[in-house]
Amino acid sequence: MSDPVVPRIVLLFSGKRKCGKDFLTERLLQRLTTDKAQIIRISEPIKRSWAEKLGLDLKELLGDGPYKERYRKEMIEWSDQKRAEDYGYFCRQACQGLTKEIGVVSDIRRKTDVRFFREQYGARVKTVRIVASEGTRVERGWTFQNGVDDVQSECDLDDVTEWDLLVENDSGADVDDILARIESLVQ
Ligand SMILES: Nc1ncnc2c1ncn2[C@@H]1O[C@H](COP(=O)(O)OP(=O)(O)OP(=O)(O)O)[C@@H](O)[C@H]1O
Repeated sequence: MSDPVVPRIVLLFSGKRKCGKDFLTERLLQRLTTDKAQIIRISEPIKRSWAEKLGLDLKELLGDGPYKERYRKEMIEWSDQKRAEDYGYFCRQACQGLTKEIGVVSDIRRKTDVRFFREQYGARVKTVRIVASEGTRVERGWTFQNGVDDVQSECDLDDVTEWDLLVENDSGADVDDILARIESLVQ
């Protein structure tokens, strides 16, 4: 069996709901191309396990529609229990899909997620924090939800200040400039 591919760079993206993690990482992938780069999500193995457990439609759960929101709170609670036993439980599964030179993880939410990737990939890891004002996030459809916006999965990284790159993604932001700055991290 051949050795698993170790990515040259692993970019970790975090930021609060509707700050633009999916938007920016998808645009980044277009620039980097799928030959060189790929996006993985820690939420993928969480949703896969959850869908199997309850017999739900995984495609709907992975999408951005109401299905995902309906189960978000319960999935957070259930996945937190799993993480309490093993903080790398879902990160490890997500990493199994890493086969390209540049890995982009689009949904880092906890200090233990960062810890896992640093332990696994060392100096190959670069962190990107995306911020957007509450006003912008509301325009994009965000509403405060008890049990979602006030729990660890949303707030654990709020007090972290050391990021390789901090990006402001408010409405009217210069997306090309943002993407160029992110790209300079992977040179
Ligand atoms: N710079 C931008 N310009 C235009 N639209 C944007 C920009 N950033 C984000 N959006 C839009 O805002 C909405 C929310 O963004 P996105 O889904 O990327 O957020 P997210 O951080 O991934 O949210 P969640 O944590 O809820 O999954 C999407 O419709 C997206 O297209």
